[in-house]
Amino acid sequence: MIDIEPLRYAWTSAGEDTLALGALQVSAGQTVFLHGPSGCGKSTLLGLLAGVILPQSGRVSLLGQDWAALRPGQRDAFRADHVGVVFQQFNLLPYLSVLDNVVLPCRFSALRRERCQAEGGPQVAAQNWLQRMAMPAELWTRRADALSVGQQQRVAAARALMGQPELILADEPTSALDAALRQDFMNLLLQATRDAGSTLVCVSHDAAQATRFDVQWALPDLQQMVAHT
Ligand SMILES: Nc1ncnc2c1ncn2[C@@H]1O[C@H](COP(=O)(O)OP(=O)(O)OP(=O)(O)O)[C@@H](O)[C@H]1O
Repeated sequence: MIDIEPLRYAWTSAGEDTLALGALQVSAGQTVFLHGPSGCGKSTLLGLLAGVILPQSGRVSLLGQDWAALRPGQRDAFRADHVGVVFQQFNLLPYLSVLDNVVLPCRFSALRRERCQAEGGPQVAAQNWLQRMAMPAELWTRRADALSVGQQQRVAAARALMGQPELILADEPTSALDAALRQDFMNLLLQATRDAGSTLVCVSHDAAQATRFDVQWALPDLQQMVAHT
């Protein structure tokens, strides 16, 4: 599913804060807990996995496809087909209803739209994912900005899962939630990801969640690496 050949990525040509990784592989359906100190490169690694940024050396492949072998437009299309993202701050369109937000990936991906046909079409598939994320039906027609923070994050997860993309990336999805909601959300996200058969890479500072994932990746502190080289 994911194949990383030893890589280096630096945001600036000066090369400070270079993220260096050895070889890593993730199989289909595995769940990965990605952690490490602030600034160590967790979001950068998610950007590399999603093909939003490309390493200066090394290679990141998803489903056997090297991101760097695609032109920018092809990367966008490949990402829309195969990657669902749950952002820290949800990134819902505030003026759209809950259902319209969840259906959105089907506007950008014919593959995900087709997969939803098996469930009766995008609207029904959206309702099914909202149910799996424990969103009460009376909220489905509400504007996204009229939801609580916890509800918005469940909608964001349902949207990421639409059309069962092979890879779900979640960047600190529980950091905006209070402690009581965190556990519930992670239970729902892990179960729904398994239902979708998707691979999950989840960034979190919540160490209590780590053992619930199949694999744990700890990134070292970049500043300390610089100090030791
Ligand atoms: N757009 C950017 N331009 C330049 N440098 C960047 C950019 N984004 C991140 N960096 C730098 O890259 C390093 C890794 O940042 P990244 O956001 O990946 O860390 P992180 O582990 O996700 O941090 P946090 O836990 O605080 O969210 C940091 O030193 C950061 O300053």
